[in-house]
Amino acid sequence: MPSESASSVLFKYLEKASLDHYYSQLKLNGVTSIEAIAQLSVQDVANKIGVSNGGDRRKFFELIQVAKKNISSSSSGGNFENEQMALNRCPALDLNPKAQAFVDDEKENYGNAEESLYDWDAAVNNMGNNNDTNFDAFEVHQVNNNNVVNKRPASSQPQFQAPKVQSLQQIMQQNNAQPKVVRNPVKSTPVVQEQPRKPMVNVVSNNNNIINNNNIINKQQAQPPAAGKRQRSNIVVAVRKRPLNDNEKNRGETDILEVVNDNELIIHEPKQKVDLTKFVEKHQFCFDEIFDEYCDNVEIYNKTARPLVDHIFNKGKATCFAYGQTGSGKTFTMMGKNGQKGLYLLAASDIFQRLSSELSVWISFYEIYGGKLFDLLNNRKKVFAREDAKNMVSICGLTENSVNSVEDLMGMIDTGLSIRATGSTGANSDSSRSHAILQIVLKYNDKPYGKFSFIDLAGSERGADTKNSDKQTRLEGADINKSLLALKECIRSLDRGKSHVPFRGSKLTEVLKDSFIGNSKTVMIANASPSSNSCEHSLNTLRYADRVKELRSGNGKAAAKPRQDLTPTPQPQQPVFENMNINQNINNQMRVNNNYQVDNYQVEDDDMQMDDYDKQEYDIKDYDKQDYETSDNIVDEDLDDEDFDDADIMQENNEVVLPPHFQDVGEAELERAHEELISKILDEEEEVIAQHREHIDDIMELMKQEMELLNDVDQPQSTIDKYVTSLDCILVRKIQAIKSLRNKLAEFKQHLREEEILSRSFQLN
Ligand SMILES: Nc1ncnc2c1ncn2[C@@H]1O[C@H](COP(=O)(O)OP(=O)(O)OP(=O)(O)O)[C@@H](O)[C@H]1O
Repeated sequence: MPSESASSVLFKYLEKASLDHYYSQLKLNGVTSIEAIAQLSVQDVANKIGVSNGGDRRKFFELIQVAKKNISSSSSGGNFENEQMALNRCPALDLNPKAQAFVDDEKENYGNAEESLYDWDAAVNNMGNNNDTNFDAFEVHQVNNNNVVNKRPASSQPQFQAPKVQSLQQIMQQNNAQPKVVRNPVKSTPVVQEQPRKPMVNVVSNNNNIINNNNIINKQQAQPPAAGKRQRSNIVVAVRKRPLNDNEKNRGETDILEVVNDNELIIHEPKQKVDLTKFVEKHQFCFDEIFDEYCDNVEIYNKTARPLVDHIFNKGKATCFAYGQTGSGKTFTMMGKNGQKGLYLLAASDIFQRLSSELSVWISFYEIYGGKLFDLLNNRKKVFAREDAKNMVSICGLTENSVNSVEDLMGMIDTGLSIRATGSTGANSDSSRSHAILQIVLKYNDKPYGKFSFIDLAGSERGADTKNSDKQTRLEGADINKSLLALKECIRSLDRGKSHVPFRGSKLTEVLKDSFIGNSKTVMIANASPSSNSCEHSLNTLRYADRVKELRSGNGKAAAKPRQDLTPTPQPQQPVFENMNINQNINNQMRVNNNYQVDNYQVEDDDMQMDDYDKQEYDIKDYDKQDYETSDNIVDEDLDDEDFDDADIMQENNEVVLPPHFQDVGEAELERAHEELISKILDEEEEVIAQHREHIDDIMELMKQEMELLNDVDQPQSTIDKYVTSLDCILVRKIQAIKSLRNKLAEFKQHLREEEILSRSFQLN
């Protein structure tokens, strides 16, 4: 049974009963077929699906009755044809033209559906005679133990079993336990494999390592997430494994990712002991959805982004992230390739298919590169995020284009992507070093109605570039690292219902703030390469995704518990350096102790008291001549010798001269200080630029005053004293403004310099 067809039919089924607005909620609860509808209980409808409206409850009741009777009247069981028949027999609510066209298409495909029809109308009429009519007393009789739509079509589709009473909770558990259908890659014939219900691990050693067949398993999360909890969450974390490609095979690399079932995955990490004995360390992970290499984009779309499309038609905000190392399949998933449509196109098709005449579609497309925003629909023009008085962030100057068709939308995306590629020809820049954000906004009467954001994140391994020999690469890497860390923290905070969500942690989270708050749903698709050569990166990807999801149970204990990651190798530094979440203390300490250099740059601050001038009551006689001298000093004083030439940094014996406050610091501490310094620099860069802008505004204002002064002095009633006093006042203010900017710059340069020194010292070691 093609699962996507079943869910499409389910949607139409609901649509016909005017219950389509519950589609996404049903789907989130694993109700993806008409058989699953038949198994809902009254409690499920009220508590899980959240139907509080009496009319809708009644409709649900009728729908469930009809679904049950349809299934039980069938001879062949709950298959797609039956669902199609049920659809065709739905209550006499007219389908809209698009839905009707869909049904007509389906009828063509399943032409004999009419032959064993269940009569919907009769069922509804009969309901009065049925004990089940009392909705509150209603109980569902399950007619298919294998009710849940299987992962792939299989000729060996299990047949219906005897009726059995089940709750949604049980259905969910059953969902997790369903047989896995695996394609035989050679014959490409689906084969059904019974999955073991018990975890694969069978022995737990004293040191918490879990031993199986003499292999150590690092068990990231032993139990699959509680079904009910998982389904309720507005945050879904899925993992997609891409196939091993020919190049990897030719290089003799092996597939180390084992997808155990829809929720479990094991990574087999090749390792070597000190005595050179080889062994494999296993790491087990559980996620909401795991897609193996045989899953296509349509299946991924149906299980991840499609429910989000429903959500935006319910005035919601939806966000879908593609995460993973460069080459792991993010673009393949988002954009599609080799005849496979990507998530962008699939979502666009769905959106336009469901669009009513009252709604319009608008798109924006931009990228975040090095903490800056570039408009991909306007020749990569730099744009700025601004927070208004209500703390809402908007992007000033960002192009928003109206689109009238899927082709329009895809055309604009193509344009944006080509601009992104063209703009990425600089030394270290390529598209994997930036985050691309596509936003599709539904508008009603020119006001936002629903919003879908797709984010193709920068390659996660780029965050580890902080040791690169090139400063620009280091800073970019640090920015990627910072944004991925902030993203994770924001999702975790949101999921735990924390009142404070650290949106300001990065530009990425800052601009996505609006998408996260309120009626929002999020899906993260972590893409992983199966190659043994990418083991470390894949492990990092899975650990990151695991951390995003880890605390979703809201279990405080779990939150406090140390990770059960017993990998003897050091924790990899990417994708995110946890400790880069600046401990300001170190920086502050550095500044306090830093007699070494900062003072060289610090422009003395005690020469002019601006308050005196601000009042414009300056009396020339009180003016301290000293101030003039100090002012001169400022102009003469130069931030010389700040160029980072080798002679300044390296001693003759080719050793790096560390600043005194770093000289007695251990290697690990030094690395940590370096990471913190880079993060500090990223923040400072923005501050310096912002201060520079303010400075220009101030200077312009002062120049205006100077012009007025010149005008005044030409007037017959002017006095030279007033002119001198006022001009002096203006000049002092200019000096003060320059001084303030230079102080900021000096501090920034000092940090750049120290970063350079530390970086050189690492390269030498
Ligand atoms: N599921 C898949 N099935 C078949 N081929 C795939 C799949 N996923 C990825 N590939 C192939 O792997 C290669 C790398 O994929 P892709 O370009 O999508 O990676 P990426 O993570 O977007 O990398 P980058 O960050 O460089 O853009 C491409 O040639 C792509 O066609």
